[in-house]
Amino acid sequence: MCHWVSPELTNKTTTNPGLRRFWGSFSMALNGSPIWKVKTTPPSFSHLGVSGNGLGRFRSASNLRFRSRKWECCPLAQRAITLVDDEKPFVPVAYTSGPVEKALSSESMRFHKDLNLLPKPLTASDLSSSPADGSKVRVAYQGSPGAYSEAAAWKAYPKCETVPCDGFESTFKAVELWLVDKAVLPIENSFGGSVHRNYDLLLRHRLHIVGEVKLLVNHSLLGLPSVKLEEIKRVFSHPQALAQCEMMLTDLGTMRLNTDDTAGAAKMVASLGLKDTGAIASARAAEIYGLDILAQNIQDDDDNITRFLILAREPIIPGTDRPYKTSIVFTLVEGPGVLFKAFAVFALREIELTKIESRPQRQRPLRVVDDSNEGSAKYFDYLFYVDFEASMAEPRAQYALEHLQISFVRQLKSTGKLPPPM
Ligand SMILES: O=C(O)C(=O)C[C@]1(C(=O)O)C=C[C@@H](O)C=C1
Repeated sequence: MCHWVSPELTNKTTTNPGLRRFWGSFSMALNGSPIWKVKTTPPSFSHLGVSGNGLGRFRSASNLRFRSRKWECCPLAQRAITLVDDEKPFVPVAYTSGPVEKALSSESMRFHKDLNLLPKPLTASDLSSSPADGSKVRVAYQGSPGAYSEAAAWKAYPKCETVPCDGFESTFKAVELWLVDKAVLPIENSFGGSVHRNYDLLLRHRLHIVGEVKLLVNHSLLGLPSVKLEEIKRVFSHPQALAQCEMMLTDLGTMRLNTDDTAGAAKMVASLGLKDTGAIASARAAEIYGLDILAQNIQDDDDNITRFLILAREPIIPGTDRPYKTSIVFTLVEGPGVLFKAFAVFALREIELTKIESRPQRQRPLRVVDDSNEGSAKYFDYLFYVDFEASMAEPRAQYALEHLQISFVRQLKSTGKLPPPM
């Protein structure tokens, strides 16, 4: 289960009384179990920052839109610097001057052929340098080297060490098992829409969204060196990439075959020496696997953008120092217009919703609703994933979620808080 934020962290570190009250009210429900709360009588909302039933007042939210957006990876979410070679046993290596040190040094030479291979102790400069550029951070991504997800990891953390994983699930697990510090996963594309599998996995794993990065995806058609475009009879790629290049593939009239990732497609063409097969992948994948670029910028839309989430084990502590986004997921109580009313809690406080996604509840797909005219009816039950532009340190966001929880939802949890993207 994902939690809002560690209660110890929030309650002990925040000085904002509203935020303390908010976390306090949630913390009981946070101990491993979801929040279940249904009220049958309409409550008063005066304490939640709105008057009346809370739905009589709509104003344009546009004046509060955040215009300047600069992406930053929150330093709170980054891990401490790791030693370069921390699997080797620790041996002090600082004896370099004076007779005693020389003797000790030559002593140690008998046991170690090359002292340079030993782990280097941290120096004052290592400790003071900020890892805000992502140096030394290990970031997992799904796919092979040269995949767009790897490029997204470098966009978020320019000096990070990227770690390829063979599927979305193993990318989540790599962070949970402390094999890496972060994961970068595609969540939606401007052409193909949401990556539903990752929405589902967000709920099945205990990771927190701590950032996002948007990447312009420029596809190329790759083939073995000296192969001509006309010789290509089939094309391998990730299904999203094949969909993004629909027009070009229809013109070519080639067969399409799915692979787990774009770079994996390039790797297959190269390693199997498939002369009649192309791969849709990045120009970098062509370089890595020694393929030629047969055609460039082959996606249907020039502005083909994929949004990636950055996930970590610990949440970031929301502030008010810059614009933040918050991600939640909830299920609704039954009743007419509940979905509209649920969204109204944000509109009432001029909080902009940036993304809404609904997924069927897989454990309990159908709900039975009593219908006085027709007996009982069965409807699909949904999980609603919502991103909104406000920080949980702001009273309006706290009130909005309290209002939502008291009145309209059966189950509510947070999947993350993130500073806005570039
Ligand atoms: O296959 C890759 O290269 C990926 O990083 C995956 C992925 C995706 O899942 O959408 C990412 C960006 C592109 O839109 C195509 C594929």
